Amino acid sequence: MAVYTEVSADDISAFVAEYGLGAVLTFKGIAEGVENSNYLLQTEGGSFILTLYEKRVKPEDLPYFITLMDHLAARGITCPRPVHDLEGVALKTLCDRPAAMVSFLNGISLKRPSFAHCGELGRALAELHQAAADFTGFRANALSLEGWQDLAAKAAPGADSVAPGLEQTIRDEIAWLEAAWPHDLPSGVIHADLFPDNVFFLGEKLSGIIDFYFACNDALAYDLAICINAWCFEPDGAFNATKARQMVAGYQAVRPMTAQEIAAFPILCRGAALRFLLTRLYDWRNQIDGALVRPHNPIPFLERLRFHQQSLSAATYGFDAE
Ligand SMILES: Nc1ncnc2c1ncn2[C@@H]1O[C@H](COP(=O)(O)OP(=O)(O)OP(=O)(O)O)[C@@H](O)[C@H]1O
Ligand SMILES: N[C@@H](CCO)C(=O)O
Repeated sequence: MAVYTEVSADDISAFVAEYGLGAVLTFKGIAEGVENSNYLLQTEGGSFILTLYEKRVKPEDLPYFITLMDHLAARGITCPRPVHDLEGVALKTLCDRPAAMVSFLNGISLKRPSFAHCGELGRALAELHQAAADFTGFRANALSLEGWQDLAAKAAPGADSVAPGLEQTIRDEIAWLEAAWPHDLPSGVIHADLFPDNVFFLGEKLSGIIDFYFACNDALAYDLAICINAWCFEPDGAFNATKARQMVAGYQAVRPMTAQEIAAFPILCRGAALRFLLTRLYDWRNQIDGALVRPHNPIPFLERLRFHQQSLSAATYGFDAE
């Protein structure tokens, strides 16, 4: 259960009073989530999520995340809308942690998204990219090529204990990506962690996108490559080409991609697979005794990487052949 900071009833009542939302009706910790402490809060003024930001989110990045959610919500994206207190402040402090309240979004996240959900996701991702086009904040992607080198230096030595040959695979892949990585693709704000657990649906309709705490500025097509990795492989590791085709079509119906983006797409998929392989490998090999949450298994992303290494054509992912 990921509630790292316990908040007392007195603390929460005093905190909520600063927003003028009436009395607190119910207040309970949310088990899901790894990074922060999250509470579901019902007040006379409505339902909200209260987040206390724990160690893995850098305080200096929080204004970027909060103002981005403000910006996107104002443009009709169904993301959490930060609640501002009576003095207009959204990023506050509670129990010595940075804290914010955001709107509660209805819907459920899916363990087994369908073709239709993948199409919806593609469309919503493109809408998010377009809605953020005039956002003026900037945050570099700490988990792009340079970050992977640093992470690999920490996570890869001895990684053969997780899978034979993994250390060499990582070293070779980074060398390959350094040579191949595209640097001049259309860029802007990307979500950068849009896995199924961060997306809510009501039936087939997408009702919410959450967890903007990896958002940053990078190539837009890279965000779609992350989603292909996160949504279009089945539990047995098989790539689902139909899901990818639907997602790509959904995306392109809103924001048609350039020829350069399409040509680079297989490389971006390799990079995205490596990114999650490395972060998962690091967490897997640095488990903390007594931690509340089990780290994700890195192996599925090694398998995805191997798949992408074999398929150097954009047609694999559902782009029409030139
Ligand atoms: N705005 C929201 N509306 C409804 N539920 C939410 C909202 N924000 C978060 N939740 C719920 O809280 C859970 C944890 O949220 P979130 O994924 O942001 O946590 P986290 O600690 O940042 O974890 P991680 O980054 O590992 O996913 C979600 O799975 C969801 O159930
Ligand atoms: N989505 C990430 C976890 C961090 O948000 C993963 O599946 O590895």
